[in-house]
Amino acid sequence: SKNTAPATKGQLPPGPPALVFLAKFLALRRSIFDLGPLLLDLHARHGPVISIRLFRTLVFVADRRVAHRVLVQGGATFADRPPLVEPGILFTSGARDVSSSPYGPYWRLVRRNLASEALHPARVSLYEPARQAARDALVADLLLRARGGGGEGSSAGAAVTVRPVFRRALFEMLVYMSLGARLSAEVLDEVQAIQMDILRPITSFPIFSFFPAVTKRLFRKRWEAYVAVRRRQEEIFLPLIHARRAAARRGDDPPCYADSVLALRVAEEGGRALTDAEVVSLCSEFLSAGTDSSLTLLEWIMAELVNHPDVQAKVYEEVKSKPELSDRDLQEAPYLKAVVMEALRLHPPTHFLLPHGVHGDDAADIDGYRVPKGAEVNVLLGGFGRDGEVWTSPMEFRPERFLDGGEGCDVDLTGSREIKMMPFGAGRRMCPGYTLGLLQVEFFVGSLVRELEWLPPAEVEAVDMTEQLDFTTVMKHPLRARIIPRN
Ligand code: HEM
Repeated sequence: SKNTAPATKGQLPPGPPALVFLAKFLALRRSIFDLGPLLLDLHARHGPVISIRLFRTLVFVADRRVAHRVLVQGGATFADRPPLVEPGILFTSGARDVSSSPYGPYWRLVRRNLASEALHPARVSLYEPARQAARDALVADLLLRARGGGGEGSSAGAAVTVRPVFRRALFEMLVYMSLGARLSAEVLDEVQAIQMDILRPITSFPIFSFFPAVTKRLFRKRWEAYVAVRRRQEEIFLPLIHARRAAARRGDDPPCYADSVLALRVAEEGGRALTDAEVVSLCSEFLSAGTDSSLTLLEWIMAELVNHPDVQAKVYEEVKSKPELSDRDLQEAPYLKAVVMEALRLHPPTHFLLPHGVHGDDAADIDGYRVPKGAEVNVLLGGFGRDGEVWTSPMEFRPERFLDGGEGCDVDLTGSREIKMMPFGAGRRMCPGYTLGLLQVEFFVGSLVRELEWLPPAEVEAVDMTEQLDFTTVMKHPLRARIIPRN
């Protein structure tokens, strides 16, 4: 690795003094995600592992080999999460969802349930008809907008901003899979707004991590707004969940995530069922974790296909004879899968993992540096898939590298042997939703290309691929495309 100085045993990783860092940080727009360039600069100066002591010790890892040692070879050492700060505690009922709960029996229970009940391929395939219905609605909606929203007679060929349309389609699917409910357009919009309100504080300055008792009073309005959002979320979710509990399921409805959560019993706590608040937090997590990541990936892929008509044509060749694009059809679409892998390599939706924490009572170490208990370990994975040591011409979008004999054909997304790209994390905290994420994105990309032809807006030659760090790393200029029906 490029590490400059030998690790000083038993000391914190190198880094800037907190005050210098804080000054620079506050001079930015006060969003965690403005950190990106600042961090890359620090890594260039101090090496692949750095630390900053702020309200807690923040460690940053920006090297794929070190990440493999930490996440995979380290086993459970870094499988914990650091303690949450508000409003995270409020929105997760005190870290009772999968992603924030500490490494231990409760986490194992809810994670195993999510993976083996809700996300099991057999369960996911029960949703095939729902996916196809969502696809039909999405295509119809896009065509309506392409006609300027004016119905049959109006002018064709207007460029459509796709993000809100894609978001709506993915979100509706996930609500149905999570809560087992089909909501009216109005309630769906409200739930979407609530989920965004819950995600937003994660990307803004963590004010309540500094002296919460004081800051909650200082920023009383903001705090009360969070409490109101949570209350409204419970008001909407709980009746839906209780309806699942009470009613004998309708014969044609597949079991939903809420059903499996209601059936859980916490052995370590006297075999109790989950509380209403815990159930709401888990169902909410399902929506948040599944929507933005898949949405961001889908938008990047469609942008690449607009800029690469040859790639788009190959996808079309592969899917044109598969009108339904069933889950089985997708298994026989290697080029489509390669397109999705190539996008995950070049545009991983999140450039950071969720923060990891040190498991156990003692400090741990990374390459000889001390990482104290209570520290937060962040892994910057954005550059892994762009490493010129592994990938030739890494900035080029070339799905062929994932086909037989290509340099990416043996990539294992779980990273168990080696990490060449890491869009879903690796090790015990790796994303449990990755098979669903892949399936949904493959399905929507295949469908969108099969039904429609995608072109840049009339006034430009190519789509602008500039990135912007948000909760996920999104297109700075949301994709606008001309959309033309194939037949
Ligand atoms: C393209 C789509 C997706 C991407 C790129 C993605 C990526 C990630 C990443 C990078 C993590 C952090 C891993 C870590 O902290 O080490 C994560 C965690 C997680 N993801 Fe995903 N994800 C996607 C889709 C989904 C879906 C569809 C679901 C569920 C419906 C989901 C549920 C979760 C959960 C519950 C965690 C926390 C796991 C834990 O802490 O044990 N994700 N995901």
